[in-house]
Amino acid sequence: MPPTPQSAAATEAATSPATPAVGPYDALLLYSFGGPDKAEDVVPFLRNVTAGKGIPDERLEEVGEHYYQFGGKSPINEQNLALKAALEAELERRGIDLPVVWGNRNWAPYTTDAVDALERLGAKRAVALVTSAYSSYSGCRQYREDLAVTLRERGQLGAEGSTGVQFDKVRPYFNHPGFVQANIDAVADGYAALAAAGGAGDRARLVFVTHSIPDTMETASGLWHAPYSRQHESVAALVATAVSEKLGHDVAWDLAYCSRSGPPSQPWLEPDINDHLEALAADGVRDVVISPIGFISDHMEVAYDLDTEALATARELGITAVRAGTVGTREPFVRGLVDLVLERAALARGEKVVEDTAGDLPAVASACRTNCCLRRHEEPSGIPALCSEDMNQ
Ligand SMILES: CC1=C(CCC(=O)O)c2cc3nc(cc4[nH]c(cc5[nH]c(cc1n2)c(C)c5CCC(=O)O)c(CCC(=O)O)c4C)C(CCC(=O)O)=C3C
Ligand SMILES: [Fe+2]
Repeated sequence: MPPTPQSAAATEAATSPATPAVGPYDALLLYSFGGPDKAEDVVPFLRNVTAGKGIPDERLEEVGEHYYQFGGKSPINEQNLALKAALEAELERRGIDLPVVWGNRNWAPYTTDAVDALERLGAKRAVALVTSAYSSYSGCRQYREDLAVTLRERGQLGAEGSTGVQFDKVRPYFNHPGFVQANIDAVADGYAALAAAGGAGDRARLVFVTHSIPDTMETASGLWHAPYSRQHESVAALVATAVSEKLGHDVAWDLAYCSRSGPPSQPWLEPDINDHLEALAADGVRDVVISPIGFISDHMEVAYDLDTEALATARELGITAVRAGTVGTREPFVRGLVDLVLERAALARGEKVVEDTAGDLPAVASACRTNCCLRRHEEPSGIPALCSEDMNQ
């Protein structure tokens, strides 16, 4: 009997590689910021976050208030668990056998708990995926330093890097097409929500928002690639253009910042979203879609600084405003993250890779350059950082 089309396909699948190669990696570390789960966690969490940074107590109490308004529970941990489940489902869908371990810099499960979990799995070489899309000290190097410091405390840091589990990192993914597409979809949904709230989309201002950082950190972020703010401008322009095409009218947009801290004397990236809404109101803008492209999930900076504070500011100013979603577990985003893991694996195997990017900026190097994204420009911290060209290579 001649083979049916199905059995022919099955034979082919059996003789060609059925699943995308993820070697040399044997585990994926989903590495995040962490957040408190209950009221008693808030102060210890904030102490972890601000350890050695000299943040005044008044500011700690102020930030603590944000958390207490939500019963002391940040949404971030559940959001990371949802992302972990979505990654596991996408890996399984594509037949990729790669266990996912979750860890945080500032709350349980801590970095050292994650390394324990990786060791229990017998992992030798893990690929880390951090939950910040953009490259700066706070979104990249601080994670790499905490990995190094954790290994040092465990007695597992040699001159070349880890003597235990080896770590590489997926490149900053702000300009990966999956991240950009998920933001386009979320903003399009935001325009629909604005219409449902009685706003006028055709005259609305689209305001992209990200976490402010000190000017010094912004400068330091630009040593080896486009600086932090410029990375956002690139994504914002892409999203605004795509949404404009989708809606069939021009979309005017701006980039604003939220969540600044530190002393008022220290310059941070501006304008603050609240000040910016005031300026827009003075210009006669009555409708706003806020898109938090700087964040990947609706964690506390979004739930408090945008949904609580900025939306209240808009109301006081007589602006009809909606906050568009973050990429969360949207399909193009999760699929893109798995593509990035495969890309990193191919690079680690020494294969020639053409990085998939969207917009006018090239892919940021997967192995960070020496002194990339220091906290302050030309002021090496003396803290080792993993996943760089000079460690674990
Ligand atoms: C660029 C950036 C992201 C990346 C975007 C991303 O990853 O999404 C981010 C994420 C986050 N930041 C978070 C929370 C906090 N950040 C703080 C402090 C700071 N962040 C900074 C920058 C960033 N932060 C900076 C320059 C500081 C000043 C002190 C320092 O120089 O390090 C403080 C201390 C108190 C204060 O100063 O406000 C807290 C409590 C949470 C958790 C939210 C939750 O619990 O749901 C998340 C995801
Ligand atoms: Fe932060």
